Amino acid sequence: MHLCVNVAECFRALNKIMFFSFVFRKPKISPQVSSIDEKTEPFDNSALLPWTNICVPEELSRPLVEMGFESPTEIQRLCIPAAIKGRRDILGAAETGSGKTLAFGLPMIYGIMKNLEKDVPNSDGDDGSEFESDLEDNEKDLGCVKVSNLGLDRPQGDQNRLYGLVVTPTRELAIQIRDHIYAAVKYTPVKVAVIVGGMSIDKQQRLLRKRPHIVIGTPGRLWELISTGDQHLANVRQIKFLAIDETDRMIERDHYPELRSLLECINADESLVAQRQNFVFSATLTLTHDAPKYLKKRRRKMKNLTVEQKLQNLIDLVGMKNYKIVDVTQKSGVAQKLKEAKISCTFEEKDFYLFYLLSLYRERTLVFCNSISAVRRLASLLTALGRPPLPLHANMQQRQRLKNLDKFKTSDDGILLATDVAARGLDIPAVKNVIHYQVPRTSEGYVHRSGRTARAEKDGLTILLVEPAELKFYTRICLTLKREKDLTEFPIDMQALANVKERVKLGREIDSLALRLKKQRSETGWLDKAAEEMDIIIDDELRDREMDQDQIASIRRALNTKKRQLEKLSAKSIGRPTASAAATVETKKPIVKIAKPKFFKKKNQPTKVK
Ligand SMILES: Nc1ncnc2c1ncn2[C@@H]1O[C@H](COP(=O)(O)OP(=O)(O)OP(=O)(O)O)[C@@H](O)[C@H]1O
Repeated sequence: MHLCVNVAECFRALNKIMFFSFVFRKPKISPQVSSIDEKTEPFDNSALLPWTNICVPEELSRPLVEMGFESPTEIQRLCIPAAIKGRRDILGAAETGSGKTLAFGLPMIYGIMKNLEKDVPNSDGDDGSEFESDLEDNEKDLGCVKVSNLGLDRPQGDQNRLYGLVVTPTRELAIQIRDHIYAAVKYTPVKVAVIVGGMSIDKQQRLLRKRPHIVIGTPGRLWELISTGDQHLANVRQIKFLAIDETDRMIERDHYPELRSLLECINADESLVAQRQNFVFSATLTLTHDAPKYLKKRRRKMKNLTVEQKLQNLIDLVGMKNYKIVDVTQKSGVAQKLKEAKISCTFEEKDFYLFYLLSLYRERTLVFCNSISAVRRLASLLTALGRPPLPLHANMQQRQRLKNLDKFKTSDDGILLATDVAARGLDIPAVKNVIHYQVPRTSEGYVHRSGRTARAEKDGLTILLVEPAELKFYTRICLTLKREKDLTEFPIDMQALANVKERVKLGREIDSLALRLKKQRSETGWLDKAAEEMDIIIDDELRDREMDQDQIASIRRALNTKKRQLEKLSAKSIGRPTASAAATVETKKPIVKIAKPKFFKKKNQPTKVK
C-alpha cells in the first residue's frame, strides 16, 4: 500500500515536472552563474569592446559575445548609450528582427544593476545572491532567475523590489522576451519573471513572491494581479523602468484596456513618473497612413495622424520626458533582406495555391489567416492532404500554443498556421517563408507578419495571396508603404498547379466526409448513451439509429475510396522539386510600375486554373 502511494506520488511529480518543462520552459541559454569571476574558460576581453564602447558593462557584454552577438545592431548602437549615459527615455523604431528587445533590455538591466549597487542590502546582509539551491525544480523552470527563498514575512528591501516592467501584447512574446533578458542577466544579480494569462495564477503569485526585479507580462494578467493586491506588484507605481513593446498595437483604441488602466495607475503620482525611464518600441512606430475614405470624417481625422502627432500621443500617454526618438526604419517599412511577392487568384483558388507552395517548397513556413475559423478549416484540409500544420490561435489552450510553437521551431519543413496572435515580435529561427493566405487588413499587419522571416540579416520571402475582394486592402498596403512598383507575381508552374488542384479537391471531399462521419458518430453515440442510461428501447429511436448505422457505413466506404485515390495521387510527384521559394522569385519578370488607380485592373487579373 505504502509502495503504491509512493509510486503514485512519483508519477504525479513526474507529470508535474513534464508539464512545467514546456509550459514554463527553461531558457535555452546555459545555466545562470552568480558572478563573472566564476567564468571557467579564458576569455578575450577585446571581444567585448564593441559593446563596452556603447556603455554596456562587462557583465552584460560577456553573455552577448558568448551568444555570438559580435557587435550591436544599429538600433542598439543608437539607443543604448543615450539610455544608459544620458538616462533618456527612448522611442525606438527599427525594422523587424533588428534587435529591439536588447535595445531596451540592456539599459533596463544596467539601470537595475546600478540601483542594486546603490541600495543598501537587507539588515541580515542577504543581498539575494544565494539562490537556486533552495528552490523546487519546477520553480527554477519558471524563469525567476537566481531568486532567494524569501517569504512574505520578510521585509521588502530595495534589493528585492520591483524595478522594471515590460509589457507585451502576446503571451508567447512575453516568454520570448523573458528568455532574451534571462540570457543577458547571466552575470548579474538581476532577477526576471514572466506573468501571462492562460496559466495558473497561483503559480504566478508564488513566482512574484520570489521578488523578481523585472516582470515581463501581458496587460490582462498583470492588471489582474495588480488589482487583486499582489504584494510585489503593489510597488508598481515606483517602478524605475517601463518598456512597452509593440507599443503602437498596445495603445490602439479598444485593444488592451488593461494597459490604459495600468498607465493611469503608474502615472498618478507626478514625482514618481519623473523618476521613471520609459522605452517605447515597435517596427511600425513611425508608420502612418491615410485613413480609408469610407470612415466618417471624425474617425478619419483621428486616424490621419502625422508621425509627429502619433509619437506625441504616445509620449503623452506613457508619460515620457527628456526623450530621444530613434527611427531607423527602411523606406519600404519591411526588413532589408525580405523578398516580397504576390499571387493574384480567386477566392476558390487560394487553397490550390497554398498547397502548391507548401508542397513544392518544403521549408519552414508561417501561414497567416485573418480568422480563427480560417485557421481551423485549413488545418483540417492540410491534414487530410497529408501536410499537417501546427495551428496557433487565441482560442487554443496556452499549453498547446506553446507546444506547437516549440514543435515548429524544431521542424525544418514545419508549417505554423496562425492568426495575428503570431504576427508580432516572435523570433523563430530560420523561418524561410511567410504566406498571407488572406491579405492583412492593415499595413502594420503586413509589416509584422512578414517580419517573422528575414530576421537578423537573414534572407526570407513573403507571399500575399490576393483575391479580387482583397485588392483594396492590398492597394492600401502598397500605398502606405510607399511602393512605387507592384509586387512581383510569384512564378507558378501550371502543370504542377493542375496536379495540386486534383489533390486539393479530393482533400476537400475527404475532409467533408470525415466531418460528416464525426457528426453522425456523435449523434448516434448520444442516442445510444441516452437509451442505455434510461434502460429503455424506443422503436422509432432504434429505427433511426439503424438508419444512422447504414449511413455511417456508406460514408466510411466513400471516405476510404477517396483516401485510396488520394494515396495513389500522392505517390506521384507534383512537379519539379525546387530548393527554395525565395530563389524562384529571383527568376521573376521585370516588375510593373504601379499605376494608381487602375493599379490591378489588367496586369493582375487572377490567374485561371485549368
Ligand atoms: N547585436 C546582435 N547581434 C546579432 N544578433 C542579435 C543582436 N541583437 C539581437 N540579436 C538577435 O536578433 C534576433 C531578433 O531580435 P529581436 O527579437 O529583439 O528583434 P526585434 O527588432 O524586436 O523584432 P520585432 O520587431 O519582430 O519584434 C534575435 O534572435 C536576437 O537574439
